[in-house]
Amino acid sequence: MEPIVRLEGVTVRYGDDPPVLADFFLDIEEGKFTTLLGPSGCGKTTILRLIAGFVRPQRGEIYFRRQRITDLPPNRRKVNTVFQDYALFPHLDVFENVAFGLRVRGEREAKVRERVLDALRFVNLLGFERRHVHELSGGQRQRVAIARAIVNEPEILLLDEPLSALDRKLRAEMQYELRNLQRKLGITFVFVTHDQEEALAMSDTVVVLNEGKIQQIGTPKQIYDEPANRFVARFIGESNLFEGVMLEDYRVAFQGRVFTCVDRGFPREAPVDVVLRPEDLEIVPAGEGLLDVRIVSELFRGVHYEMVGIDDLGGRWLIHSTRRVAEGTLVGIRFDPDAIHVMPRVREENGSFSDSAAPADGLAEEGGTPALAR
Ligand SMILES: Nc1ncnc2c1ncn2[C@@H]1O[C@H](COP(=O)(O)OP(=O)(O)OP(=O)(O)O)[C@@H](O)[C@H]1O
Repeated sequence: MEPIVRLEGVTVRYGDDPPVLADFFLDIEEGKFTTLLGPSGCGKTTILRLIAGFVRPQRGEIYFRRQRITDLPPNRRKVNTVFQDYALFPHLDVFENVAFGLRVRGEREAKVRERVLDALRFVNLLGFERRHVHELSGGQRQRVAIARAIVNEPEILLLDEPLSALDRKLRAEMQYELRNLQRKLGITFVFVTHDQEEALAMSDTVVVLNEGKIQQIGTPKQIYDEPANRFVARFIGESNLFEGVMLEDYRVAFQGRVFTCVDRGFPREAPVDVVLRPEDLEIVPAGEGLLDVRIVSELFRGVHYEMVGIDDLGGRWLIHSTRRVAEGTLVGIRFDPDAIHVMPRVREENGSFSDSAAPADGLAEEGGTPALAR
């Protein structure tokens, strides 16, 4: 399908710093909820600014439905942005905040009224027209900001961490509402977050970024189930990450054992990274699983117990189970071949198999034992 926006070979640098984006390509699909996900500073906001027209690339082109818009000023693009701090006008009431853009454009009063009320209906704020911004809750302000953006009928709505100021419960509610709103409106949303759960919950497509480079593009399920590399595996959800060797098709060695997997097509003896999700590990009596671990910690998480087991080589295994196992117990672990996800290990330019692409909050490897991403 034809993308609504295309960034083609774009380079952006601020001042004399190294480029934030270098020869960067990205297509945004029309009518979809696309999320840019990555750690702080990876360039997410810069991509939004490029689409909105607040930043001009030093090289490369931007297209809107095949039309070149690289030099088009922001007010001539069919794009609106909802900012993190909402940027509402404190001295105006809800109605006037939403009406602002229409008034600037000199729309007739009757039309302003109709469009504002439509937008407020969309975000469930009818009846709040005369409230002032300081009389609203965080979630209501958020909705005003969205109403103000959609009242201009943009073809693309850009949302820069719009939920980050909300508490956990409200945030979850707004995630649900935003998702529904996008479906109702059918316009293209480009959403920025560094919260992986949020990205997985809301998006049609997730673009995982690190240091200005796309690590993976896919549906939330693809990103979660089949991370393209170590960075994505660590950044998305909790996982067990081991270094291994692909012996031959369907046979991978890690933690001193050989396991049957469903992966093939790797060169013989290829160094790989292996991911196992904690919820795919089943606890069985010691000696009856694929390997034994000793449970060293357990934490009740509401729906499951989160336990850490240590294997005979010192490898740490994060396990989610509805069954509680006391600390100190030796248990077996079992998992299906398709729970093993094998990824090629990427060789860094300096020749080492580096871990530098790990997110800032990833755990460091401890004394050569396999890393445990949390
Ligand atoms: N106006 C600017 N002047 C100089 N450097 C900038 C400017 N805007 C962004 N940067 C730098 O560019 C890099 C990418 O910033 P950007 O805001 O795109 O990242 P981000 O992924 O959105 O991060 P965050 O999640 O922290 O907002 C950062 O190193 C940032 O410090």
